[in-house]
Amino acid sequence: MLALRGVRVQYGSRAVLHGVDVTVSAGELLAVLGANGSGKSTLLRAAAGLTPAAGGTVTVDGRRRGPLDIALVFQQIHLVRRRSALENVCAGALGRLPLHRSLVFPRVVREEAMACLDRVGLADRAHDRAGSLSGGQQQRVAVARALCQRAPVLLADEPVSALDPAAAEQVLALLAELAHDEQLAVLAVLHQPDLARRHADRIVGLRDGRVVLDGDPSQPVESLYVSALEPAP
Ligand SMILES: Nc1ncnc2c1ncn2[C@@H]1O[C@H](COP(=O)(O)OP(=O)(O)OP(=O)(O)O)[C@@H](O)[C@H]1O
Repeated sequence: MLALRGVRVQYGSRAVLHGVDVTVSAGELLAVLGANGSGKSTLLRAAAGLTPAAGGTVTVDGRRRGPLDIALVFQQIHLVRRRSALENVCAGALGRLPLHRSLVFPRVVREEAMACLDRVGLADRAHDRAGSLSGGQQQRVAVARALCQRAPVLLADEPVSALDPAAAEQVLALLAELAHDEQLAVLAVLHQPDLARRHADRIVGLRDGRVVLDGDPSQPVESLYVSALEPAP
């Protein structure tokens, strides 16, 4: 389980997360919703340790978060385009390989990476260059790479914002399936309440750096976006 307790983040003198409590259980896909600027990415970055927190704690399975505990997937898919899908997935294992072996991936890692690619439905594209795959396929390779990291927590920041509706649906379904089948704790920042409703087990809504709703994905979320829709005074 991923647990954020009382997490505060400041940029300069400006507080953007005001003591946020969020938990994600193993086997659960949590969607984080909120208007632009509400603090979703900051929450994810604080959970991953990419942005320092001014207060609060982040734990994974009750322990202080370790460097290999969290795998990340972003909207901008950071694959090495000239390398094969398989090599990109192997890179997920880098954190647990001895440094001198990092340039040539051992067979056991290649086999595990192939299993991860199979898990996301892309085993048949393993030897294609990542850059030759569609956006949706590339995002699935990025998810496979995260799987190959063997982290218990997967954080995804707007993982489907650059994808067409069919690919977005497929990637969200994949994230839900991985949460349920692999018992991962998955947190996805989303801009599409409908996708959250269809695929998430729970939603958290942020407004101005505070959690203002936390619960069933079928609950109304329109209030999160009201201020964003109001005309400027
Ligand atoms: N590196 C930074 N330096 C200063 N302020 C920042 C920085 N990153 C984010 N902020 C501010 O923190 C607030 C929350 O930003 P954040 O990116 O977390 O929101 P968000 O909900 O993810 O927004 P969006 O939906 O637009 O991606 C915003 O007011 C933003 O301007």
